[in-house]
Amino acid sequence: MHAPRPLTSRKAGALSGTIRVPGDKSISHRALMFGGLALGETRITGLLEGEDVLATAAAMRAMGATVTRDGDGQWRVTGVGVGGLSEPDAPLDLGNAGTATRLLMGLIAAHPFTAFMTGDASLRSRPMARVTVPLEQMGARFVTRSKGRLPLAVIGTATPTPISYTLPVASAQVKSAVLLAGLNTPGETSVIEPEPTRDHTENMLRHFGATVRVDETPEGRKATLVGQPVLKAADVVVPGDPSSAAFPVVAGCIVPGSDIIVAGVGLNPLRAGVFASLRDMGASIDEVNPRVEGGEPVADLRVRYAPLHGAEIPAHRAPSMIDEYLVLAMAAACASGRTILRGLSELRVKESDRLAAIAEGLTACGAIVTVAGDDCIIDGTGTPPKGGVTIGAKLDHRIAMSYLILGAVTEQPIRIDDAAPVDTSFPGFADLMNSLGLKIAAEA
Ligand SMILES: O=C(O)C1=C[C@@H](OP(=O)(O)O)[C@@H](O)[C@H](O)C1
Ligand SMILES: C=C(OP(=O)(O)O)C(=O)O
Repeated sequence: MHAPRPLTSRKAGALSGTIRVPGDKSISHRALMFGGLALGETRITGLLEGEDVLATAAAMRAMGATVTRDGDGQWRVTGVGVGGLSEPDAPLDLGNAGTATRLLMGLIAAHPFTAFMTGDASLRSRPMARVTVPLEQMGARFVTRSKGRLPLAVIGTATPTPISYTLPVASAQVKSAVLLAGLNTPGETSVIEPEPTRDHTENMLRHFGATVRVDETPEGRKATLVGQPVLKAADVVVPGDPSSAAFPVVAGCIVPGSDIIVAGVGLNPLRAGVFASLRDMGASIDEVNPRVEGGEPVADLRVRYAPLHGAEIPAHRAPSMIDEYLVLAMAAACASGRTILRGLSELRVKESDRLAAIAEGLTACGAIVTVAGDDCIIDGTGTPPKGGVTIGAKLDHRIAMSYLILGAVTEQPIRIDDAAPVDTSFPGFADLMNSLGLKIAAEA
């Protein structure tokens, strides 16, 4: 347990300036894991130094990789070779990090040792059966708490068998867990996904020398990994995280008169759904200086305030903006007319039940919100909700950041009971937002 760190956000004037958000969390986790398996030294530039990623670094060290940080912020990882991880001599504590937990479960599953995993109260409530089911098909065994929850033990296998697995839910974490187990498995391991999810695992495994084929099949997108590759160290440049960029971008969209630039944002099409959705609502977001960095499309986003209107956001877009619904809902609450967010079932199993966090938090702020099955309907009046409430962050960084952004336009301030979880993905959030003109402070 940590001491709660409340923060309050007050109404701000027009935002201006240029900022750069921290590195992409998904890419940072993978760079540490793959560097930790590769032969030679991998240098990582722009690694996200958030608690989730530091948990991955610690876990890889505990299993034999060498992970260090230079004074200039560059990270170096010397790997152990595919299949070369060693048994950690203490439980791995993954804190708040679902991605770290599920991907590492995959890696460990195909090693002949046992590892214990735990995390904070949020992580201990999240479903892990979605990963244990396919990994058991490959030969690993698990001892978990009821409903497949942490703490758990992964009993890895010396003789993993390859599988072809169709994802029952759209999840890059499940896809990646199976593919990472496939690394130390002879033969070909495939994952078929009915809805495409972020493809950083496929792209980065290729960058480290593995063979990964991607085919469009009648059942969906099929990624196939050829097992037991020799992974070779490869430098990684981490782009700015689009999921983090979404917070200042929404701020620029809702605070009248704003004109800001968020520089160096990763715009992988399987991640950029929130920007498309904001544009559907009338937002002015221009991609300036588009380029490719570290194999990912990147641009500077210029955001100019424009009045937003409601829009229907289709369910098939969910995987490309799964972590951005909370902050998009803040924008919808400031828009005029009805916004319908469809297909949100996966929001219920994130760091908290984010569908409930949208409905309860926005309603408390004075907005009109209805949940119908897996859809969320927000009826905007064109005037921001009035605010004047304390929102419980529930160990969920994205709840805290989203409501702090909304507080920039509500008549009354919005207080977050504990903003400490923000450090899991976006260290320095409040100072960076304040450099644009937001008014986020520790004292109410
Ligand atoms: O693979 C990844 O890096 C991630 C996948 C997503 O989770 P799911 O796979 O559970 O949708 C996302 O919510 C998470 O923040 C990062
Ligand atoms: C869902 C998230 O992360 P994770 O699943 O890695 O905890 C997130 O960052 O919003």
